Amino acid sequence: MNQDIEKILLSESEIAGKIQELGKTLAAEYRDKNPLVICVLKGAVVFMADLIRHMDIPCEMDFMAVSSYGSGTESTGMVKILKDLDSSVQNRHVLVVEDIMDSGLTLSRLVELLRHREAASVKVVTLLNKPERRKVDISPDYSGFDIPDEFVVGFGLDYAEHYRNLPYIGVLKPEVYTK
Ligand SMILES: O=P(O)(O)OC[C@H]1O[C@H](OP(=O)(O)OP(=O)(O)O)[C@H](O)[C@@H]1O
Ligand code: HPA
Ligand SMILES: [Mg+2]
Repeated sequence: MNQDIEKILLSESEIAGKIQELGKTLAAEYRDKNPLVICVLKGAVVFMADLIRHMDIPCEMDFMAVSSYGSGTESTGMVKILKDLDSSVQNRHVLVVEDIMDSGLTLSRLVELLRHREAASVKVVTLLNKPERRKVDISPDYSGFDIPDEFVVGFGLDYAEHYRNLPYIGVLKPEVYTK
């Protein structure tokens, strides 16, 4: 285990099992809808790559980069679009793929934007959900795991851009971000 990790919250195999389940559910929901599956960079890239391989239906992918955490562990509250979509969402069924819903600020801004752009439908799938930290009234349409109020890394999630490549979800030792 990485020396900066206090404990493993979700193992590689627990995550894999859940993603397989979510993929099946989503394939059933979006069959014949040719959804536009949007990966919210960077954190969701690992989850997205696994999820779409369990969605056995025609679909398209696009990417958007937004950032609200900078290099800290608290949302700045400002959601910056660093890279916009290549495709139009107008009249498309859109599935937004996220690694985590925490304060909810990122996803509430994104969903609002996609609705404003006249998507036919907008739904959110998140691997992790931290309901205790919510600052806005939003909940995911599909979620892998509810987790406690701890700062987690791995499987795409970072602290100051590190740890995204860990194959599990772990809790960072507090001394790593307080030193
Ligand atoms: O619910 P919220 O409090 O808004 O937090 C969730 C968002 O924060 C993280 O992104 P971040 O801004 O760190 O960018 P990253 O994906 O590039 O790490 C995460 O990937 C979500 O997009
Ligand atoms: O717990 C977290 N870890 C990493 N990135 C995050 N962005 C929101 N919450 C988190
Ligand atoms: Mg981040």
